[in-house]
Amino acid sequence: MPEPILSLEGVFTDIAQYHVLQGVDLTVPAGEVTMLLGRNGVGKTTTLKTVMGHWRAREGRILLDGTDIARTPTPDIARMGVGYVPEDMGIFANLSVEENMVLAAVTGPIDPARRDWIFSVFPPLKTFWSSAAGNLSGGQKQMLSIARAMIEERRLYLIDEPTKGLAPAIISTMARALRELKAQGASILLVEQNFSVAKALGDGVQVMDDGRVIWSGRMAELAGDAALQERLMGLSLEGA
Ligand SMILES: Nc1ncnc2c1ncn2[C@@H]1O[C@H](COP(=O)(O)OP(=O)(O)OP(=O)(O)O)[C@@H](O)[C@H]1O
Repeated sequence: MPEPILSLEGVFTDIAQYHVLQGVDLTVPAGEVTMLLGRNGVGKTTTLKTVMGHWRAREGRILLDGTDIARTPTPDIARMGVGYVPEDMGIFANLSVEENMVLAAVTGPIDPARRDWIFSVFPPLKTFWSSAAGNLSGGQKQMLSIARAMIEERRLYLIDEPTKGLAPAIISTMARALRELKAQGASILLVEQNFSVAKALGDGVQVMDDGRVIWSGRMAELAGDAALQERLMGLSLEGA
Protein backbone atom coordinates (compact mmCIF):
# COMPACT_ATOMS: atom_id res chain seq x y z
CA MET A 1 0.00 0.00 0.00
CA PRO A 2 1.42 3.46 -0.91
CA GLU A 3 2.06 6.02 1.83
CA PRO A 4 -1.04 8.05 2.72
CA ILE A 5 -1.19 11.54 1.27
CA LEU A 6 -4.07 12.31 3.64
CA SER A 7 -4.92 10.88 7.06
CA LEU A 8 -7.69 11.88 9.42
CA GLU A 9 -7.20 10.78 13.00
CA GLY A 10 -10.09 11.02 15.45
CA VAL A 11 -11.73 14.01 13.75
CA PHE A 12 -14.79 15.50 15.46
CA THR A 13 -16.69 18.35 13.76
CA ASP A 14 -19.72 20.14 15.16
CA ILE A 15 -22.17 22.13 13.06
CA ALA A 16 -24.16 24.40 15.38
CA GLN A 17 -25.30 22.09 18.19
CA TYR A 18 -24.96 18.93 16.09
CA HIS A 19 -22.05 16.54 16.55
CA VAL A 20 -21.74 15.63 12.88
CA LEU A 21 -18.31 13.99 12.71
CA GLN A 22 -17.75 11.74 15.68
CA GLY A 23 -14.19 10.52 15.42
CA VAL A 24 -13.43 10.03 11.72
CA ASP A 25 -10.32 7.96 10.98
CA LEU A 26 -9.46 7.56 7.33
CA THR A 27 -6.51 7.44 4.97
CA VAL A 28 -6.09 8.25 1.30
CA PRO A 29 -3.09 6.40 -0.17
CA ALA A 30 -0.99 8.49 -2.57
CA GLY A 31 -1.84 7.97 -6.22
CA GLU A 32 -5.09 6.15 -5.52
CA VAL A 33 -8.77 6.94 -5.92
CA THR A 34 -10.43 6.47 -2.54
CA MET A 35 -14.21 6.33 -2.53
CA LEU A 36 -16.06 7.79 0.44
CA LEU A 37 -19.38 5.98 0.58
CA GLY A 38 -22.35 5.80 2.92
CA ARG A 39 -26.00 6.58 3.24
CA ASN A 40 -27.33 10.15 2.97
CA GLY A 41 -26.54 12.43 5.88
CA VAL A 42 -23.77 10.34 7.47
CA GLY A 43 -21.12 13.07 7.17
CA LYS A 44 -19.35 12.58 3.81
CA THR A 45 -19.67 16.20 2.69
CA THR A 46 -18.78 17.42 6.18
CA THR A 47 -15.63 15.29 6.04
CA LEU A 48 -14.49 16.94 2.79
CA LYS A 49 -15.36 20.40 4.10
CA THR A 50 -13.44 19.74 7.32
CA VAL A 51 -10.32 18.72 5.37
CA MET A 52 -10.64 21.91 3.30
CA GLY A 53 -11.08 24.01 6.46
CA HIS A 54 -14.61 25.18 5.65
CA TRP A 55 -15.67 23.57 8.91
CA ARG A 56 -13.14 23.37 11.74
CA ALA A 57 -12.50 20.12 13.55
CA ARG A 58 -13.14 20.45 17.30
CA GLU A 59 -10.73 17.60 17.88
CA GLY A 60 -8.41 15.37 15.91
CA ARG A 61 -5.60 15.61 13.37
CA ILE A 62 -5.75 16.10 9.60
CA LEU A 63 -2.40 15.19 8.09
CA LEU A 64 -1.53 16.22 4.55
CA ASP A 65 1.73 14.49 3.68
CA GLY A 66 2.39 14.34 7.42
CA THR A 67 1.69 18.05 8.16
CA ASP A 68 -1.27 18.76 10.42
CA ILE A 69 -3.58 21.16 8.53
CA ALA A 70 -6.47 21.08 11.03
CA ARG A 71 -5.87 24.77 11.85
CA THR A 72 -4.52 25.90 8.48
CA PRO A 73 -6.52 28.61 6.65
CA THR A 74 -8.41 27.34 3.59
CA PRO A 75 -6.47 29.42 1.00
CA ASP A 76 -3.22 27.98 2.37
CA ILE A 77 -4.64 24.45 2.13
CA ALA A 78 -5.46 25.17 -1.53
CA ARG A 79 -1.92 26.49 -2.09
CA MET A 80 -0.54 23.31 -0.52
CA GLY A 81 -2.04 21.47 -3.49
CA VAL A 82 -5.52 20.44 -2.47
CA GLY A 83 -8.30 20.95 -5.04
CA TYR A 84 -11.93 20.88 -3.89
CA VAL A 85 -15.03 20.33 -6.01
CA PRO A 86 -18.05 21.11 -3.81
CA GLU A 87 -21.39 19.39 -4.22
CA ASP A 88 -23.06 22.70 -5.14
CA MET A 89 -20.31 23.24 -7.76
CA GLY A 90 -19.22 26.64 -6.36
CA ILE A 91 -19.07 28.47 -9.68
CA PHE A 92 -19.75 32.15 -10.27
CA ALA A 93 -22.82 32.38 -12.52
CA ASN A 94 -22.29 35.99 -13.55
CA LEU A 95 -18.68 35.49 -14.57
CA SER A 96 -17.50 33.92 -17.81
CA VAL A 97 -16.06 30.43 -17.97
CA GLU A 98 -12.64 32.03 -18.44
CA GLU A 99 -13.05 34.30 -15.39
CA ASN A 100 -14.16 31.33 -13.29
CA MET A 101 -11.00 29.49 -14.32
CA VAL A 102 -8.70 32.48 -13.72
CA LEU A 103 -10.05 32.85 -10.17
CA ALA A 104 -9.50 29.15 -9.54
CA ALA A 105 -5.79 29.34 -10.38
CA VAL A 106 -4.38 30.11 -6.93
CA THR A 107 -0.67 30.21 -7.72
CA GLY A 108 -0.61 32.47 -10.80
CA PRO A 109 -1.78 32.82 -14.39
CA ILE A 110 -3.32 29.87 -16.21
CA ASP A 111 -0.81 27.60 -17.93
CA PRO A 112 -1.92 27.38 -21.61
CA ALA A 113 -0.88 23.72 -21.86
CA ARG A 114 -2.98 22.86 -18.82
CA ARG A 115 -5.92 24.81 -20.27
CA ASP A 116 -5.62 22.95 -23.58
CA TRP A 117 -5.61 19.63 -21.74
CA ILE A 118 -8.82 20.68 -19.95
CA PHE A 119 -10.36 21.64 -23.31
CA SER A 120 -9.51 18.16 -24.61
CA VAL A 121 -11.21 16.57 -21.59
CA PHE A 122 -14.19 18.95 -21.51
CA PRO A 123 -14.66 20.39 -25.06
CA PRO A 124 -17.76 22.50 -24.19
CA LEU A 125 -15.58 24.69 -21.95
CA LYS A 126 -13.60 25.75 -25.03
CA THR A 127 -16.80 26.46 -26.97
CA PHE A 128 -18.28 28.54 -24.14
CA TRP A 129 -14.99 30.06 -22.84
CA SER A 130 -16.33 33.64 -23.07
CA SER A 131 -19.93 32.88 -22.05
CA ALA A 132 -21.44 33.46 -18.62
CA ALA A 133 -21.16 30.33 -16.52
CA GLY A 134 -24.80 30.75 -15.46
CA ASN A 135 -25.89 30.01 -19.04
CA LEU A 136 -24.17 26.61 -19.17
CA SER A 137 -26.20 23.39 -18.97
CA GLY A 138 -26.13 21.40 -15.73
CA GLY A 139 -23.54 18.99 -17.11
CA GLN A 140 -21.38 21.82 -18.46
CA LYS A 141 -21.51 23.56 -15.06
CA GLN A 142 -20.28 20.37 -13.44
CA MET A 143 -17.46 20.17 -16.03
CA LEU A 144 -16.51 23.76 -15.12
CA SER A 145 -16.61 22.94 -11.43
CA ILE A 146 -14.19 20.03 -11.87
CA ALA A 147 -12.07 21.98 -14.36
CA ARG A 148 -11.63 24.76 -11.76
CA ALA A 149 -10.05 22.24 -9.42
CA MET A 150 -7.94 20.80 -12.27
CA ILE A 151 -6.63 24.12 -13.61
CA GLU A 152 -3.46 23.69 -11.61
CA GLU A 153 -1.77 20.44 -10.86
CA ARG A 154 -2.87 19.38 -7.38
CA ARG A 155 -1.61 16.59 -5.20
CA LEU A 156 -5.01 15.77 -3.81
CA TYR A 157 -8.51 16.31 -5.12
CA LEU A 158 -11.59 16.24 -2.88
CA ILE A 159 -14.60 15.75 -5.13
CA ASP A 160 -18.21 15.68 -3.91
CA GLU A 161 -20.75 13.78 -6.03
CA PRO A 162 -19.53 14.89 -9.47
CA THR A 163 -22.06 12.79 -11.41
CA LYS A 164 -25.17 13.72 -9.42
CA GLY A 165 -28.15 14.29 -11.69
CA LEU A 166 -26.14 13.98 -14.90
CA ALA A 167 -27.01 12.07 -18.10
CA PRO A 168 -25.04 8.87 -18.81
CA ALA A 169 -22.93 10.39 -21.61
CA ILE A 170 -21.78 13.19 -19.32
CA ILE A 171 -21.12 10.73 -16.50
CA SER A 172 -18.72 8.91 -18.86
CA THR A 173 -16.97 12.21 -19.62
CA MET A 174 -16.57 12.86 -15.87
CA ALA A 175 -15.26 9.36 -15.25
CA ARG A 176 -12.72 9.74 -18.08
CA ALA A 177 -11.54 13.07 -16.67
CA LEU A 178 -11.01 11.55 -13.22
CA ARG A 179 -9.13 8.60 -14.73
CA GLU A 180 -6.83 11.05 -16.56
CA LEU A 181 -6.18 12.92 -13.33
CA LYS A 182 -5.28 9.69 -11.61
CA ALA A 183 -3.03 8.68 -14.51
CA GLN A 184 -1.11 11.93 -13.92
CA GLY A 185 -0.38 10.75 -10.40
CA ALA A 186 -3.01 12.68 -8.46
CA SER A 187 -4.70 11.26 -5.38
CA ILE A 188 -8.47 11.58 -5.18
CA LEU A 189 -10.99 11.33 -2.36
CA LEU A 190 -14.33 10.96 -4.09
CA VAL A 191 -17.88 10.97 -2.74
CA GLU A 192 -19.97 9.15 -5.33
CA GLN A 193 -23.45 7.63 -5.09
CA ASN A 194 -23.38 6.12 -8.58
CA PHE A 195 -22.02 2.66 -7.83
CA SER A 196 -21.04 1.75 -11.36
CA VAL A 197 -18.83 4.84 -11.38
CA ALA A 198 -17.59 4.06 -7.85
CA LYS A 199 -16.71 0.52 -8.87
CA ALA A 200 -14.98 1.59 -12.06
CA LEU A 201 -12.85 4.30 -10.45
CA GLY A 202 -12.27 3.27 -6.87
CA ASP A 203 -9.10 1.60 -5.65
CA GLY A 204 -9.93 1.83 -1.97
CA VAL A 205 -13.16 2.47 -0.09
CA GLN A 206 -14.07 4.11 3.19
CA VAL A 207 -17.67 3.63 4.29
CA MET A 208 -19.20 6.10 6.76
CA ASP A 209 -22.16 5.80 9.08
CA ASP A 210 -23.24 8.15 11.85
CA GLY A 211 -20.23 10.44 11.59
CA ARG A 212 -17.57 7.72 11.59
CA VAL A 213 -15.80 5.44 9.15
CA ILE A 214 -17.23 1.99 9.83
CA TRP A 215 -15.37 0.00 7.15
CA SER A 216 -12.34 0.49 4.97
CA GLY A 217 -10.88 -1.84 2.41
CA ARG A 218 -10.34 -2.42 -1.28
CA MET A 219 -13.10 -1.72 -3.80
CA ALA A 220 -12.68 -5.21 -5.30
CA GLU A 221 -13.53 -6.72 -1.93
CA LEU A 222 -16.66 -4.61 -1.43
CA ALA A 223 -17.82 -4.96 -5.04
CA GLY A 224 -17.60 -8.73 -4.81
CA ASP A 225 -19.51 -9.10 -1.54
CA ALA A 226 -23.23 -8.32 -1.78
CA ALA A 227 -23.86 -9.16 1.88
CA LEU A 228 -21.16 -6.70 2.96
CA GLN A 229 -22.67 -3.96 0.79
CA GLU A 230 -26.06 -4.62 2.28
CA ARG A 231 -24.69 -4.56 5.81
CA LEU A 232 -22.64 -1.40 5.33
CA MET A 233 -24.92 0.70 3.21
CA GLY A 234 -28.24 -1.09 2.87
CA LEU A 235 -27.54 -1.09 -0.83
CA SER A 236 -26.41 -3.56 -3.40
CA LEU A 237 -23.70 -2.84 -5.92
CA GLU A 238 -24.76 -5.98 -7.80
CA GLY A 239 -25.60 -5.27 -11.40
CA ALA A 240 -24.63 -1.63 -11.04
N1 LIG B 1 -25.07 23.74 7.61
C1 LIG B 1 -25.61 22.77 8.34
N2 LIG B 1 -26.40 23.03 9.41
C2 LIG B 1 -26.94 22.05 10.15
N3 LIG B 1 -26.75 20.73 9.91
C3 LIG B 1 -25.99 20.40 8.88
C4 LIG B 1 -25.37 21.38 8.04
N4 LIG B 1 -24.66 20.73 7.09
C5 LIG B 1 -24.83 19.41 7.32
N5 LIG B 1 -25.62 19.21 8.40
C6 LIG B 1 -26.03 17.92 8.94
O1 LIG B 1 -24.89 17.12 9.14
C7 LIG B 1 -25.16 15.76 8.80
C8 LIG B 1 -24.15 15.27 7.78
O2 LIG B 1 -24.33 15.97 6.56
P1 LIG B 1 -23.41 15.72 5.29
O3 LIG B 1 -23.86 16.67 4.23
O4 LIG B 1 -21.99 15.76 5.70
O5 LIG B 1 -23.79 14.23 4.92
P2 LIG B 1 -23.51 13.41 3.58
O6 LIG B 1 -23.10 12.07 4.03
O7 LIG B 1 -22.62 14.17 2.69
O8 LIG B 1 -24.97 13.33 2.98
P3 LIG B 1 -25.50 13.40 1.45
O9 LIG B 1 -25.12 12.12 0.83
O10 LIG B 1 -26.99 13.53 1.65
O11 LIG B 1 -24.88 14.62 0.82
C9 LIG B 1 -26.59 15.71 8.32
O12 LIG B 1 -27.42 15.27 9.36
C10 LIG B 1 -26.87 17.14 7.95
O13 LIG B 1 -28.24 17.43 8.11
